[in-house]
Amino acid sequence: MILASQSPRRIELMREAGYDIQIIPADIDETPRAGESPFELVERLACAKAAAIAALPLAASQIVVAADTIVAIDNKKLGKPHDTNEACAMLRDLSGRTHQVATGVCIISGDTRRSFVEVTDVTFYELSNAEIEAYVASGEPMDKAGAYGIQGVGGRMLVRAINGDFYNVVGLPIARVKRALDAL
Ligand SMILES: Cc1cn([C@H]2C[C@H](O)[C@@H](COP(=O)(O)OP(=O)(O)OP(=O)(O)O)O2)c(=O)[nH]c1=O
Repeated sequence: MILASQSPRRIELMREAGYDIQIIPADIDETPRAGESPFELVERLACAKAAAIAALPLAASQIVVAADTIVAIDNKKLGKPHDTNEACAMLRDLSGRTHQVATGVCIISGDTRRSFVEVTDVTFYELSNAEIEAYVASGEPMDKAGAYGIQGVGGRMLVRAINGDFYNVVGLPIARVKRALDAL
């Protein structure tokens, strides 16, 4: 099986679930299309990542799994911040409110393609500017959609409530992925 992802969290979740995976990250254009919802976007990008790797000769007869995660609030899509200012602005947007974390997953096995989107609601405490700046200075937000990692030592301190799959927020809804792989 191939995991088309460089995300350390996805790699760990697949390995802990017992899958013998080869890591081949896909480098695709992740630009959103005009009018595309966050949910459409993550499913399309997950499928583009999986298709790019499934097309490689070395992927022949292998199952390919890919995913993409985004944070959605007020019709805005928050991906990975480009710099610390953008990370602070994202966290200010999320402060004291509930947002959605959407992960699109695509599985390709020969001519079969399955994809789905899993959504988890996450509610943040009110965050002070000092708290936001200290968290961003820790470096933890920089490679993560929405500028936080719920699994991180700092990120877990921001979260008041979660409704849905925790592992979906981390980047891969592993229980649903397992069920989709079992059903192939
Ligand atoms: C919201 C949130 C996101 N994230 C991470 C998961 C993803 O790695 C990242 C979103 O970026 P993605 O573009 O989904 O994935 P990636 O670039 O890290 O890896 P690849 O494209 O190779 O699969 O944000 C957390 O780790 N914790 C969180 O709480």
